[in-house]
Amino acid sequence: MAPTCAMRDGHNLEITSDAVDTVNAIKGKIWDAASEFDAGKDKSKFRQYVDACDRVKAFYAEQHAKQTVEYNIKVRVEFRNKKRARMSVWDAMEMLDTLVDESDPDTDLSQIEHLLQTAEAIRRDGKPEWMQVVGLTHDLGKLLHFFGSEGQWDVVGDTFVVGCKFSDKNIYPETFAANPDSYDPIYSTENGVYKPGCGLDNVMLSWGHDEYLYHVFKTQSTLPEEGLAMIRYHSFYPWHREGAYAHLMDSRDHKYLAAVRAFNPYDLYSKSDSPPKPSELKPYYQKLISKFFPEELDW
Ligand SMILES: O[C@H]1[C@H](O)[C@@H](O)[C@H](O)[C@@H](O)[C@H]1O
Ligand SMILES: [Fe+2]
Ligand SMILES: [Fe+2]
Repeated sequence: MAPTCAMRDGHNLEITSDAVDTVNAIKGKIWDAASEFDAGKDKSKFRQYVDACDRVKAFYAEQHAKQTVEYNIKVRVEFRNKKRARMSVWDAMEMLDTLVDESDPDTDLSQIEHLLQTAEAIRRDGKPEWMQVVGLTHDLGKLLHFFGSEGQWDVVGDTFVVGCKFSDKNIYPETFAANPDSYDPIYSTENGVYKPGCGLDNVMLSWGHDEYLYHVFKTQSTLPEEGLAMIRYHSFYPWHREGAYAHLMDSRDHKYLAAVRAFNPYDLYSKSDSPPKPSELKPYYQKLISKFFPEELDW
């Protein structure tokens, strides 16, 4: 008998193998075509941390020293117990506009411009609307900066796993020497507090804009799981670019890795595109936003 899927209205939809093949073929196309956009970019110009300015180096020195297991547990408890703000997605984008990201060696543009650049690059490549919306919103978690973060070190920058050995695939790996967890008898081991293959959903990533936004959108948007994964892991460069932490992945994470890798070029390489004009693009994106989000969200 063919497998079935329970629909919201109570009836069971039969999933024929034809239907599964069609869905997989479409999904495959979405990811395969992802390389079109970055083909003309000189990739050696991005993420040059050896030559980065002092602002970026100081940022990571602080972040790597302070993102401990203890801090990460504390901030998650606070996150659950706090009401921050209620506003629309577009208002959130405008609120973010004054933030200049200290961790980023590749752009001095405002955050609203970066979000629109990312979304526009995805749109130009003919990707689905949900992915355009992911591009448009993926950095909105940086709002944490206005909601009582301790600085930028707990908001922006690449993410990494806490609770096990800090990977050498992180940028400036030597700066983890200032993190007390580097000397903890459990947290400093290969698996630390985790079981191999436990899945990234069960792993604590350094707290910042990705994890925060993932939780906000998980319950307040209709974005597909791949879209939520793009948001949750987009700063997890040691994993999606360098292949670190593979021993903690489960089978679902392989699917998510493909999604995050498909998204990354739009986020990173669109930073060299010409600055977009928010007022011109607003009507198009307002309409898209309304397809995936309620009028206002709890942030
Ligand atoms: O400096 C950047 C910036 O903070 C991005 O928003 C983040 O996603 C990247 O991982 C990071 O390298
Ligand atoms: Fe980001
Ligand atoms: Fe970004």
